[in-house]
Amino acid sequence: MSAAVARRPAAGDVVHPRVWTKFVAETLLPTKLGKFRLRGYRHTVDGGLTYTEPSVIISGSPEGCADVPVRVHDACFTSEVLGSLKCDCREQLELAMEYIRDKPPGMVVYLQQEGRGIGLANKIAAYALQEKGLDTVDANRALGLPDDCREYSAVAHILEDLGVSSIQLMTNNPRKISELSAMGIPVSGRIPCQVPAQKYNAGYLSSKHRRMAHLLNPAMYSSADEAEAEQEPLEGQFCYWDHEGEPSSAGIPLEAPVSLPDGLEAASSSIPSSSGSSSEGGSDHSPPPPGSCGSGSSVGASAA
Ligand SMILES: Nc1nc2c(ncn2[C@@H]2O[C@H](COP(=O)(O)OP(=O)(O)OP(=O)(O)O)[C@@H](O)[C@H]2O)c(=O)[nH]1
Repeated sequence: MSAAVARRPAAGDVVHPRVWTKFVAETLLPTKLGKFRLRGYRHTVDGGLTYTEPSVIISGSPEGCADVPVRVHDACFTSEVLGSLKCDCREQLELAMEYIRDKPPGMVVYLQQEGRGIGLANKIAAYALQEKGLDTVDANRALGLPDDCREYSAVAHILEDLGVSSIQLMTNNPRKISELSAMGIPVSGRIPCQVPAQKYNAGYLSSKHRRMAHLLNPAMYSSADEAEAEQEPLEGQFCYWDHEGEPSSAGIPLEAPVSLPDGLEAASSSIPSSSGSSSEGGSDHSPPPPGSCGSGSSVGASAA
């Protein structure tokens, strides 16, 4: 057990009996997209037996503000570290960072929930099944894994820690809105977060739209060569965790559609991309004075 874990809760910690999140430290991070505040937390759902380390990328000073643009983003090692083209995660992260950079205050809560919560090794197994023709939903199911097992209590704690009273969620995923709302997080609006498809992720985006009710504009992915994307084999040899026998999609029902909370629009436009990417080092996005809750809510937002 680390010293940080063993210490008594201090001011700024948000602590619950077995599920809690502790603030650890903050720094100013220069990135290709500009300078951001980066806050590190430790989070447990089992009273401290195991931990994840959520982090928050912040532009401006959302402390004490309402209607803050917030992206809740889950780790994607394959795209964010390796540059995989099979999904849209990395581009969504960059889009969200550009958005909050240009319209502070805003935040990206980055959670270590790879593969919609199933973990990296299982996601690799799911990818191997996708090579056999299963889509992103059926691949998880063929492995006996849930479609989505992400857990968002850290988000509630972090918003509480920062005194953010309501958020405009940067997402296309109605389940994410429902889950956060059910936890008591006031979601006052949705900011669509759709990036153009290319041939390797068009099938994935189509599956997210059809199977998981993501609020995607088909025009954004159907322009990519979807047929080619689904049929073109990647080079290499693949093995997979075949604990259920032959993978099969037969007889697997579609998920029930998830309804949006009242007042949230099923918009299908995207966050406007910044007109020009800032140069390395970028401008100095030093936080405005505490209490200045700059707007950012009106441009590109489909607020309630
Ligand atoms: N199990 C599985 N996870 C994937 C796959 N492709 C990407 N992921 C993971 O999916 C997560 C992102 O979830 P998505 O369903 O793409 O999008 P979302 O975050 O729910 O919705 P948005 O807020 O609109 O981006 C990340 O944790 C990725 O690691 C896949 O084929 N299978």
